Amino acid sequence: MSRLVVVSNRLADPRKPAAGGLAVALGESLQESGGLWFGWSGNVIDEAPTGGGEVHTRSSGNVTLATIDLGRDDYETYYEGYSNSVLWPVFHYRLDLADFNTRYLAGYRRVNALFARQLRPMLRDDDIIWVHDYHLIPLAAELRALGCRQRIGFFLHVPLPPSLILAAIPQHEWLMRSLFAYDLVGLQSEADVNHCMRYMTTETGATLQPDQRVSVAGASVQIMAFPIGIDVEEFRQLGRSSEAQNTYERLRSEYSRRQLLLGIDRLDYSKGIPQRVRAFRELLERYPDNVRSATLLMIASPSRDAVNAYADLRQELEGLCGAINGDFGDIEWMPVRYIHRTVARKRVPGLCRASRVALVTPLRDGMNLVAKEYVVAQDPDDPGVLVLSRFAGAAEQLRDALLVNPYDTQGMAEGIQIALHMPLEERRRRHRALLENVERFDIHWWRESFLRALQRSSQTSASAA
Ligand SMILES: O=P(O)(O)OC[C@H]1O[C@H](O[C@H]2O[C@H](CO)[C@@H](O)[C@H](O)[C@H]2O)[C@H](O)[C@@H](O)[C@@H]1O
Ligand SMILES: O=c1ccn([C@@H]2O[C@H](COP(=O)(O)OP(=O)(O)O)[C@@H](O)[C@H]2O)c(=O)[nH]1
Repeated sequence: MSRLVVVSNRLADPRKPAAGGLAVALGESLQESGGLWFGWSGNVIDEAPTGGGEVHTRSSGNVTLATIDLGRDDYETYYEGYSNSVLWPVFHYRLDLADFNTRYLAGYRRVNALFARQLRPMLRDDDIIWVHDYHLIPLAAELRALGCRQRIGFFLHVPLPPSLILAAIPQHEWLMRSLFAYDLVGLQSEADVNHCMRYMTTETGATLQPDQRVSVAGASVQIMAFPIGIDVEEFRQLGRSSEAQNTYERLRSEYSRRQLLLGIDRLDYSKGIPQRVRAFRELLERYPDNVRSATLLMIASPSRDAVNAYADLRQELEGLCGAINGDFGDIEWMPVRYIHRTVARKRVPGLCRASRVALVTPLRDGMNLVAKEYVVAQDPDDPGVLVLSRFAGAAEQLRDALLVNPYDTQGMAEGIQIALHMPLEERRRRHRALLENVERFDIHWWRESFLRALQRSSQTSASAA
């Protein structure tokens, strides 16, 4: 049987809980099959050896973790720079926040070439290689240049915007053409697939082939949607842990006479956090029955804080939360509890179960796993309500959530009010439908359907050659 080799920028010990959707999802799916996980160690060193340092390997159960450190300049140009100040904002439709500094591209190319050079000697001929996310788009092209002939698939965890937004990236053609070095490209939603197909045909001159394949100049790639899911069983087990139970019981007794609304995100401008606070303020103004009754618990875990846009967001949010608490709060009640810290994953199920409403309201999101976790954590006899942005990838699947437009402050306040007063029967009906979807399209489905398609895809391209 072929070995699975996963490559991603961020990597975590699969046996330990991690924050951040990609690390959680890959840890869970690798644990199932075993294999090799290659990526950045998370360490930044001031003096990087020329040509890259050593690869550190260690085992975690049936998974070998292989990591490399990044030099300070590479970290700043490849990770903070091209990945998080060019690709992240553009892929989340935020051209206003993109910084097209030419130094960044050089770092991005250098680190992708370094990943390929360091990974190459560890590969076996019949490995299946699965590359993840925007940090590593040109990795397959680099591996092919070193002679790798293995099957290579790519999964993009973030949204893929329409062609005219992508085309704002000065090197968009180079970047997108490098996807032809993969056998299969997986995206989170059908909307992303449509954008990608359209880009390929209009900007690279590729032609559409059967089976969602595009080809240009003798190269071809299949592009399909594989919405990522969660490990439902693992999350349920986490919910049975004493930490989850304690969190739940403490919050339930503290909020026995009040309604708790919950948000859990990385502190990222794509997550629509200030828009959510404004909508909550609007709720208190328009529907005063919520004053002294509703509390918004907002967990915003620190993320990429050296990138300017993230530091600005933090300031804006602190201002907004301070103002709403100052204007509406009293000695016994504060409308917003804002926590700028990462909450241990084992506490997430309890937080979700104790909350009457979850506010998952990103301006754009590849998927959003918190939405799916919230559904699984609910008591089916008395479930809470998921208020979900129509711009989260998850909205394509979770049609029975209460869908809102996060740019519409009044509309969102109305949505929250409806959620807070939703009759039990409707809550149960919506929850049943949501749970069915989350259980069916779980992490195992995601992994198996991607890898099955990759297997078939490489056979199709080999027979076409
Ligand atoms: O690694 P960081 O820079 O600290 O950021 C954390 C991760 O954020 C992004 O997660 C995405 O993947 C999730 C799982 O597919 C998805 O639900 C979510 O919508 C995405 O935003 C990023 O894509 C990862 O590479 C980062 O590791
Ligand atoms: O303080 C926090 C914040 C987030 N998470 C977890 O991190 C993941 C976030 O994934 P999501 O897809 O929602 O967003 P991302 O951060 O990957 O963009 C989810 O499993 C959350 O439960 C966590 O454990 N603690």
